[in-house]
Amino acid sequence: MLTVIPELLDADTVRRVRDLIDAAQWVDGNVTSGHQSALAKRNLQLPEDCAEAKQAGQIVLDALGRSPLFIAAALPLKVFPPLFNSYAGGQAFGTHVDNAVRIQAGTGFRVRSDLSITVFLEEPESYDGGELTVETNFGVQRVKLAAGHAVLYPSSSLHRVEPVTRGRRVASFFWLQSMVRDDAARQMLFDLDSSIQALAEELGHDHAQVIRLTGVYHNLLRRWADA
Ligand SMILES: O=C(O)CCC(=O)C(=O)O
Ligand SMILES: [Fe+2]
Repeated sequence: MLTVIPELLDADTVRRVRDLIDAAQWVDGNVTSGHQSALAKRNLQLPEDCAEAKQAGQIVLDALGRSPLFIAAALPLKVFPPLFNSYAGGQAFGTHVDNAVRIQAGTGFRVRSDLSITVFLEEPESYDGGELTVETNFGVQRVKLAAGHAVLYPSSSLHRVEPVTRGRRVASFFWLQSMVRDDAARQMLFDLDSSIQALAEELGHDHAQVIRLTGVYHNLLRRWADA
């Protein structure tokens, strides 16, 4: 299941992030790859410990924390500090699965990757290719979103970034450990939550059945969550 988070960053925030990262020193993207993905990956990234990446990453994290859609869909427990990548001149990232556990250099902070996130930081008209192609149970999905929009997808899925044949694709990408490890369970909670929100709008937040269903939501979360 893919979840699009429209306008995670507004235009001003995209500009602020781009001003920071465009001025930084980009390096070969294989610095963060596992062995298999290193063979498939041709791009540039900002080093994890680069000051501009940390500052821009904090802006992305702050936006995530303010997004009710992100919180409801991801049920985040631990988020790996956002990284930044860039593809141009035919660069691509071939089909791969993300490493199961990410360990932050220096701090040893560990995150099991349940969900992967891409935040698009360049307008889609300004480059050709660069679709994030994800193989899901419902077929292959190709994602290329407006600058500031984000997509969440299961880290367990095979995915790739198509070659960028014109212009430059810039994005933030990272992983998170969800309170609910199982994709299907997390999806059901998201569906239930979305329906409860809709019912609450229609019937009122204090309607007896809305209160009961909210209780069911929390009791399921209590059953399934690591916190
Ligand atoms: O740039 C992207 O959209 C995804 C990058 C990716 O798959 C990765 O770095 O593992
Ligand atoms: Fe990946």
